[in-house]
Amino acid sequence: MNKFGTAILLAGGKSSRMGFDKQQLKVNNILLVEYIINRLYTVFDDIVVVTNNSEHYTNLPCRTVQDEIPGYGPLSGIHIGLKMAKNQYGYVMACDMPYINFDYIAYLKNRMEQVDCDACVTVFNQEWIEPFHGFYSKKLISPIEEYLKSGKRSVFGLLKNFNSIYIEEEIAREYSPNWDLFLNINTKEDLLELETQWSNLNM
Ligand SMILES: Nc1nc2c(ncn2[C@@H]2O[C@H](COP(=O)(O)OP(=O)(O)OP(=O)(O)O)[C@@H](O)[C@H]2O)c(=O)[nH]1
Ligand SMILES: [Mg+2]
Repeated sequence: MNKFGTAILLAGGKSSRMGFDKQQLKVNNILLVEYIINRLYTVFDDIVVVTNNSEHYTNLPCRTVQDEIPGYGPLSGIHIGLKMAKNQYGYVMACDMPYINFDYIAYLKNRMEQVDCDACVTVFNQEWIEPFHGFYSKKLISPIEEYLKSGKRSVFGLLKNFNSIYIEEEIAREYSPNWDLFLNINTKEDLLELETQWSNLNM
């Protein structure tokens, strides 16, 4: 099987809701970042973790890099991740999202390959996008740079100016009926819930 190139795993946030660095998040003693990396390697041949605490990541089996234009949230990470990406498109993931859906990744990739687009992301109510589980083109590197330097940080705000493919929520739900795909672990309560879920699955 041809693998999908570079996956960009963002791990540079503030973790203010969790109260400790989510890069250290363990679910039933499994380090979530490592778990995600191993899963991503099933379909990607290259992974870049974007972190502002590289000392947490000395033993990871992939490349790590820091934000080049820090302080603007996920878009800072997407920017440097795309610079490091080996192919035209990078797949962007968050370090607090435990579920990866290989069929959905293949679907996004297929959709993207039909047109020459700048990004392919999921949209909700035509109002806001989910920046993760999406593909972004290297063509966005310079525009993101300008955008960040003008003090803006909204991923959707940026993509509106480009040729983006927006996948409707209904389609994403066909791949993830219980919406696991977009679950992200922000609080200790989220963590407890996931631990219970994984224990029930014997993970
Ligand atoms: N590289 C990088 N990643 C970021 C940055 N801000 C957020 N992220 C990542 O983006 C993903 C989503 O972050 P959130 O859960 O919304 O925010 P957070 O800052 O980590 O946590 P809160 O402070 O609780 O909002 C996570 O994987 C974060 O690690 C940033 O400035 N740089
Ligand atoms: Mg989150």
